[in-house]
Amino acid sequence: MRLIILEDASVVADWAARFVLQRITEFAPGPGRRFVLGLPTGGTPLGMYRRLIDFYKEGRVSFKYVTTFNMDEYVGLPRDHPESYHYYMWNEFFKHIDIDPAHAHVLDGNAPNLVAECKRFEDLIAEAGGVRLFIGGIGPDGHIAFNEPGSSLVSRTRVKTLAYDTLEANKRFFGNDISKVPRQALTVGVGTVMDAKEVMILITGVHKALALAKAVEEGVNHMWTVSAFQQHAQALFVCDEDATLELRVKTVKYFKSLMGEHNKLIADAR
Ligand SMILES: N[C@@H]1[C@@H](O)[C@H](O)[C@@H](COP(=O)(O)O)O[C@@H]1O
Repeated sequence: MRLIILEDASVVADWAARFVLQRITEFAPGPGRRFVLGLPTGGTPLGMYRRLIDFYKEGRVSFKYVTTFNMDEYVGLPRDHPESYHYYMWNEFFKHIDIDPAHAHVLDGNAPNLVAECKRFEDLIAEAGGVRLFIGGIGPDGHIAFNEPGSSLVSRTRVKTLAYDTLEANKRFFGNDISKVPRQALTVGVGTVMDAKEVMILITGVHKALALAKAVEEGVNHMWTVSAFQQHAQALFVCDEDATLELRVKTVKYFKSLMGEHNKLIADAR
């Protein structure tokens, strides 16, 4: 695993966007050759989306031949609700770029048959040839997508009942009223993300520091589902200084000493 430690959230956003730009550019998507990208929601990736929109407007990247799969969606929230992940993706990213909406997939949390919807999503990923780069965020309890503590580390896309910590963390989006946060969500499984060729997890803020330490310095543990990526062949954790506060000094120094190597990953996207 690579751990990329950057100054603050805005540098994380810029680095992550450059990494996406570089990966898409070197893949050279075109007709019959689509780049398949997994995407997160939440506050953390917002800055990355803004940078990617800038790159698109500057003519440095096109999403015309990019297919996207989002990680998760609430159950029962209308698609046009400002907190639905459909609404978020459209407003924060898709409407600003040249993506073909037919290739921008978000789970339907209002599908009449949620189990069938999850299967349809997995089938679509398989038909697209699998995800090349899955970008993720985590909750303060170390969950990836909505794979709450105790989730199977080989899980696939399914319905999940949200943990109290997640309801607490997300109530800020629902007028600070926990009773308004949907109790269930559809989410890709840990196994679904593990199947991607490459995974980039964005982690910023001191409230994520314990989760980062558990994920990096302790063993693989289903109580901190993001720790599963210790066993991924190409996983990058991109974090800010605040998120490192629970790591050992030795760990931080080691990964910082590799920054020259890490920056080669974005060398052509400067
Ligand atoms: N299901 C989402 C996760 O996919 C996301 O990573 C997490 C962190 O959100 P934020 O980036 O706002 O801290 O929030 C929710 O729980």
